[in-house]
Amino acid sequence: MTNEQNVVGCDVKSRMKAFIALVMSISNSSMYGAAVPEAVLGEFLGKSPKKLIKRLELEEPKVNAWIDSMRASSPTRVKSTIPASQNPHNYTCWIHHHPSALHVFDQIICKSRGKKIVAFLDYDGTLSPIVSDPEKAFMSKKMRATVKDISRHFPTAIVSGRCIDKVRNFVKLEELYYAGSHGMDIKGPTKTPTSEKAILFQAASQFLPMIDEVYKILVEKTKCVPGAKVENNKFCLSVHFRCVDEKGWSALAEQVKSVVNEYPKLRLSQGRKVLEIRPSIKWDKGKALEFLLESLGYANSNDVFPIYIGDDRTDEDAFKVLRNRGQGIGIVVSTVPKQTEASYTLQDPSEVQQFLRRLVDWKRKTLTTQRNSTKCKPFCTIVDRPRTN
Ligand SMILES: O=P(O)(O)OC[C@H]1O[C@H](O[C@H]2O[C@H](CO)[C@@H](O)[C@H](O)[C@H]2O)[C@H](O)[C@@H](O)[C@@H]1O
Repeated sequence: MTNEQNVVGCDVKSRMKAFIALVMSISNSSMYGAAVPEAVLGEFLGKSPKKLIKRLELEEPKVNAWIDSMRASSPTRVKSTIPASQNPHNYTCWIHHHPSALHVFDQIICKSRGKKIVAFLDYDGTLSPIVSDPEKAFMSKKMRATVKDISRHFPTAIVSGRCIDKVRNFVKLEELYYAGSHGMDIKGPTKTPTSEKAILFQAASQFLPMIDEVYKILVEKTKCVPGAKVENNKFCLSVHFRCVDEKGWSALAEQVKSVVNEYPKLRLSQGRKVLEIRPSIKWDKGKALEFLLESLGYANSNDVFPIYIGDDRTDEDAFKVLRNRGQGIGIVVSTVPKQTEASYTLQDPSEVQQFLRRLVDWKRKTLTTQRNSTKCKPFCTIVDRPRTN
C-alpha cells in the first residue's frame, strides 16, 4: 500500500491528531522560532494548532480541507483530489480574492504599463510538477523554451530551495539569474560576453562545514526510515517524507528535531512534505528578490514591475516583500485555497507556462507595434511639423 492510498484507508481524525501533536512538539521548541508553526499553519489556513484540535473535535468536515491540501501537493493523488470547482464555498471565496492570473492577464499588463518587468520563478511545483523522487523533477521542453523566451525580453531569475548546481541542471538555461538554497546563494547569468561565472552573493558561507556535518548525521539517522531522503542543498538541507508511510512521520520529525536541537545556529521549517534545515540568519527568498532588484539597478526605482511566481511556503517571503514595496505582483501556484500574500493564482505548472507564454506574446506584439510606429515617424514628423509664417 502506498502512502497515498494509506491516507484514504486510515481514520482521518486520529491521523490528524497525530500530525498536529507532531507539529506542536516541533513548535514548542523555542529554537525553531516561528518558522515551523508558520509553515504548518499555512496548510491549515492560518489556524493555531490548539484551535485546530478543538475544531477537529467539533467539525469533522474541516479535516477534509487539510486532507485535500495534502492530496493537492501529492502528484499520485491529483486524480482523486476533489476538483476545486466542486468545493464551491472555499474555492469561490478564495479565487475572488486571488483571481487567476490568466483570467485577469490584461489587467496585469495594464498595471505594468511603462514599467520594466522582471520575472522571478520558483522551481519545484512552479516550473516542474511535484513528483515523488526529487531527482526526477524535470521541467518540460515546452516550459524550458518558454522560460528562455521570457529571459529574452525580461531579466529572469530562478529562486529555489535547491542548490544552484541542481536547479541549473534541471533548467539548463545559462542566461538566467539563479538564487539557490532559498536565496542564500545568488549567481548571475553564465552566458555573458566574457563567459564569467559571476558569484553575486553568498549569505551563509560560514555555515558550509556545519551543514555538511548535519547532512552526514541525518543520512545516518534516517537510513532506517523507509522512503526518507535527505537532500544536500549546499547551504540548507531537505529531509523528504513524501514517500514515508504517514505513521512514520512523527518519529522521523522527532529524529530530525533531535539532531537540529544540537545546532542552535540552525533552524527547522517545513515545505511540501519536506523538513528544511537552514542557517538561522535573516535571509530568505524575499531578501534574495530585493538583492537581485538592487543588482539590476532597481533599488529605489518606481519603474520596475517584478512578477514572482511560486507555490511554496518559502515563496511567501518574496510575496510579502512585493506587497510591502507596493510593486509588481505575487502569483501563488495552487489548486486549493491557502493563506498567501500573493495577489493572483495559477493552478499548476502548465498554467504557469501559459501565463509566461502570453507575457512573451504580448511583449513581441508591443515591440512590433513600436517598430511599425517608428517606421512611419518621418512621415508623421513632416505632417506634424509646425508651420512657419
Ligand atoms: O523552492 P523550490 O524550488 O520550490 O524548492 C523547494 C524544495 O523542492 C524540492 O522538493 C519538493 O519537490 C520534490 C520534487 O517534485 C518533491 O518530491 C518534494 O516532496 C517537494 O518538497 C526539493 O527536492 C527540495 O530540496 C526543495 O527545498
